[in-house]
Amino acid sequence: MEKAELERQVAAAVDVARREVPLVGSVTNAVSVNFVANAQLAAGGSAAMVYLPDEAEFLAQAGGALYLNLGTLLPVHEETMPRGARAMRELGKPWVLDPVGIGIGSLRTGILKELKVCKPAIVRANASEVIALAGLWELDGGDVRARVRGVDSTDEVDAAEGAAVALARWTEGAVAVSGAVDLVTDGTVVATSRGGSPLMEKVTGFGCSLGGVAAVYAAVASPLAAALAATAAYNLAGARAFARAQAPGSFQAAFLDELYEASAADVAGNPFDIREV
Ligand SMILES: Nc1ncnc2c1ncn2[C@@H]1O[C@H](COP(=O)(O)OP(=O)(O)OP(=O)(O)O)[C@@H](O)[C@H]1O
Ligand SMILES: Cc1ncsc1CCO
Ligand SMILES: [Mg+2]
Repeated sequence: MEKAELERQVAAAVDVARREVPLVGSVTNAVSVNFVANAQLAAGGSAAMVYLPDEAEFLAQAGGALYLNLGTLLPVHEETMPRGARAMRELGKPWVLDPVGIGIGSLRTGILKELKVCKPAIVRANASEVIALAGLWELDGGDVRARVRGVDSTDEVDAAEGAAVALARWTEGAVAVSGAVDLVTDGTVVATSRGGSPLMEKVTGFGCSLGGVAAVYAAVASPLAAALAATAAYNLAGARAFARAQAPGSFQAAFLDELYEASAADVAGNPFDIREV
């Protein structure tokens, strides 16, 4: 894929999302559910957050994409997550997985194992979670003992490239690995995207909301274009927000404003490199 073609697709994802306002259902964690919904709205989507199995299936039918984030699991999620993902798979629609906290407990492990065959269009996670998920799904580059410490990453993004490529080849979708520099791959090309701010690690839910925004773009674009569009939008808005606010609370508010105000050309023009793998 040519870089210019990918830039064109990224710009189209941002533009079409704003014009079509796709409905995106989310089953996400209690910590950042509000931030996820607000980021999805800022990117042009229509957000709906649910917990119950039949409601996830309803949103699978009604929406353009579904976002599943395992951050704060409750017993009900044991049914809701696989039923939502299966519905999307059967409908041939994209869904996005954030395997937050992979390795913490047996419910999480059980749900994540079940989700393998449902093949998420996009896996969005930090480096440690990507390595651990590839390990759990027995793919190259994976390691179930990856140093996931709670929900924060202890690995560098580069170390997760092999796992990310293997995951993308399994799902035939895309994987977005977040960190100081972000890596996005569809298993044939690897794109690295720069920008953002270290303050994004000092506000919870930047990764979660990035996944939610990737789902908005996935409703209107290919997995690779959607994953890169969300990643680039976050790097652009994060850098611009830091120019306006240098402490966590005001930074988060400035970020939402910048995400809302970023044009398709701005997002597509945020610096990235691309190479074949
Ligand atoms: N040091 C950094 N410099 C620039 N941007 C960063 C930095 N760390 C994280 N980011 C950005 O923050 C966003 C979230 O990435 P991060 O790796 O912190 O996700 P996460 O650990 O899953 O977050 P959470 O679990 O709190 O939602 C991404 O857009 C990423 O580019
Ligand atoms: C802090 C935290 N704990 C579970 S989910 C979550 C949000 C960031 O992933
Ligand atoms: Mg996370």
